[in-house]
Amino acid sequence: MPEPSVMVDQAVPAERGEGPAGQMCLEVKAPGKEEHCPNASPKIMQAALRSSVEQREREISLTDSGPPVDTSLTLSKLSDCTVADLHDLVVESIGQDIEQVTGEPGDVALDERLAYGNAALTFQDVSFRMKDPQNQEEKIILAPCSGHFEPGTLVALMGPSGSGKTTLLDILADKKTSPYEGKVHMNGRPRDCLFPRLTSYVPQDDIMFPNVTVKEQVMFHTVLKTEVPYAVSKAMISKATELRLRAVGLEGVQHEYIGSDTNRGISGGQRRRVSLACGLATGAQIFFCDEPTSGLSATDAEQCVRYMRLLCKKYNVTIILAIHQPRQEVAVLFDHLLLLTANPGDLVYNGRMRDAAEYWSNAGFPVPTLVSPTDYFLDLVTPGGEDSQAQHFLDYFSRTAKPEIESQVNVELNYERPTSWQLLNDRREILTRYGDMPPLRKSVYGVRFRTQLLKVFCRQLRLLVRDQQGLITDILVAIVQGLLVGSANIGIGNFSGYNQAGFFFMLIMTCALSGIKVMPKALSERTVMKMEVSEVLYNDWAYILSFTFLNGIVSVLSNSIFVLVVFILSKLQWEVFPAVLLWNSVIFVAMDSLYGMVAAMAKDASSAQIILTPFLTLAMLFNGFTVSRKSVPAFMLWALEMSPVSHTLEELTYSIQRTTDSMELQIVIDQFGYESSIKGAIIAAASWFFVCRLVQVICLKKMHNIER
Ligand SMILES: Nc1ncnc2c1ncn2[C@@H]1O[C@H](COP(=O)(O)OP(=O)(O)OP(=O)(O)O)[C@@H](O)[C@H]1O
Repeated sequence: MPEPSVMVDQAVPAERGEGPAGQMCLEVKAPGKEEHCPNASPKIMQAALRSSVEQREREISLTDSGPPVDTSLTLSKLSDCTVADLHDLVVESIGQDIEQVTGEPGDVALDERLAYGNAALTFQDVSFRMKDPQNQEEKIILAPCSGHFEPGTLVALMGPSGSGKTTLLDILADKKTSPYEGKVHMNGRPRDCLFPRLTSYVPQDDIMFPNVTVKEQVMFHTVLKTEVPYAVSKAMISKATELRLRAVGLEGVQHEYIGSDTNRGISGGQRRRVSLACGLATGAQIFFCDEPTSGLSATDAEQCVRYMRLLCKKYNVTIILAIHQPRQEVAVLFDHLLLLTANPGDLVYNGRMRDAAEYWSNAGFPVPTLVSPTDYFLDLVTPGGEDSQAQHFLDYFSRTAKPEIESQVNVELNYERPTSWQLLNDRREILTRYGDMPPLRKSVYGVRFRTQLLKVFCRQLRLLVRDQQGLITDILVAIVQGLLVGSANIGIGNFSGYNQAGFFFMLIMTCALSGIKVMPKALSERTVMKMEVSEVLYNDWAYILSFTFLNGIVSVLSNSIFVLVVFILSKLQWEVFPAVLLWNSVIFVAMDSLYGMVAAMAKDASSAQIILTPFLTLAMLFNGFTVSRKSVPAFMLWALEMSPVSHTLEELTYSIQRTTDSMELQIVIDQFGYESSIKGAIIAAASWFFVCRLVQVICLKKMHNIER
């Protein structure tokens, strides 16, 4: 047997438990192993492992040569080596492996020492019905379906458009928000709160921030889905991500922005692959992918499915893919086929992919030569088609395969294998070989809240800094607005008290309104946040805190620039500047929370405008100047008391009067009936702030969730 070599595979560590952080694992690769010794005994494999580890260690001088090598020690030492050391070891891994993935049994050897997948999925009589909006009659979307997948199965979920593929996938992934019937068990038990940590869902829509690079997007998912040993460096996570991107053909665009419809970034097909890479980066036991190959070229689609098979087999994880008519070269890569017919969606085949042609033949419809089997299957089961034999196949399935599947499902449904906790713990144990790591937590989230907050905050900060155009526009608008308001009130400091009161009023009003610009941004970011929260990447609090804090700082800064410019032009005495800045910032912050609340409530920009109008009218109309304590009808005094605008205007005027000891301002105060109450003003502004932020949080948490 030739001397085996060792490959340090960092490309898919997350998927097998060594951590998204780019922790390495050793993969024994006896040269030509697959071709020459597919049935090598565990002893031979162990010997190969030991020998190859020794050889590689000598190469990279990680240990002294001479003493016998302890494999576990080597692994922990490898986790300490630098990225530069690793580079040679990692670049060779994935690409070669993908070429060996043919769909033949044993084409990819299970990595016995590192395969972490151990989750079986069983579903029984899963069905979905809904009310037809036109006649309110119950409509069956998906008829009861049952099945079972062992760990390490690559499943194709096929069917005509509208047959319920996404519906079935959503139900299995526990993503369906509408009520459905049936049971879904993992390892013989109902799914629990840890299920999202053991699974990964790649949705059909690619909803991402446009100003994030491809690599950052995948790394973000990687670091949020699972804890890694403390010793794992960012550079190692980065290297692992690069290799993962290479596997899905995105290496060349890793530093490009995702982009959007208005902001050109990567192509639609590439975006699809980013979603896929994010899903695959999470180290899950079961992956649910909704048409991950749509929008990809035939070659890229094949490459993707090969990569999935590689993960499946090597790490014993299950991948379920909803897929439209794959090419024959792609179809053969699957182990299992679930084929649905439509109207309603119902199973017509549930078995091994390699047995499907024979099954079809036994049903009286042998696949003609030169015809792609999957195309033929779909043609025959698509209702309404010229060659449709949907009913025949439904009957045939009920008579032949269904009873056996049902009895298997009955057994598997209660056949208890490791619990979710045990699965997570097993995975953690593999990871601890590479260093200490946080204890396992019984939480739906992969990482602690402070890690979530840190990661989300850093991303928000990066997005903010990156949006230079937005930042510059903000500052320019503040300066231009300041110049405009300032020139209209140039030298107002030398004018009468009444004129100054009008100026203060205008300044406060402009500050109260300028926060409105945050609404479109808050609305557009909300969709991405909702998607990420529905993927259980992070708690929405992590986003709410980060967004509110960072945007608050930027908004207050640009508002301060505006106030400064206006103040300089107004030629008021500098000793009153702190009061001017303070009270204008208070009104800005209070009103900013109102805009944040409306952005969280509204469905879109136009409904935001409608919702905002009454709140804005209340705050603006009862402003203490055009409507003051002296002029307001007694029954509307409450509105004046509630308005932060009137309170801040009163306090601003009072502060300036006190500082300058201006008799004229005193007359204005008397005229408008101002009452000084710093406490009252703070309470009014703080109440707006807290009530609005509270409603904002409730709306962000409860409304506009992803409905499936
Ligand atoms: N929550 C829901 N409310 C209303 N209709 C729903 C819901 N979920 C699914 N449907 C309907 O069920 C049908 C099947 O949808 P589904 O997306 O599962 O099909 P599909 O096979 O994935 O289709 P395609 O291949 O075109 O993506 C559609 O008509 C869809 O509108």
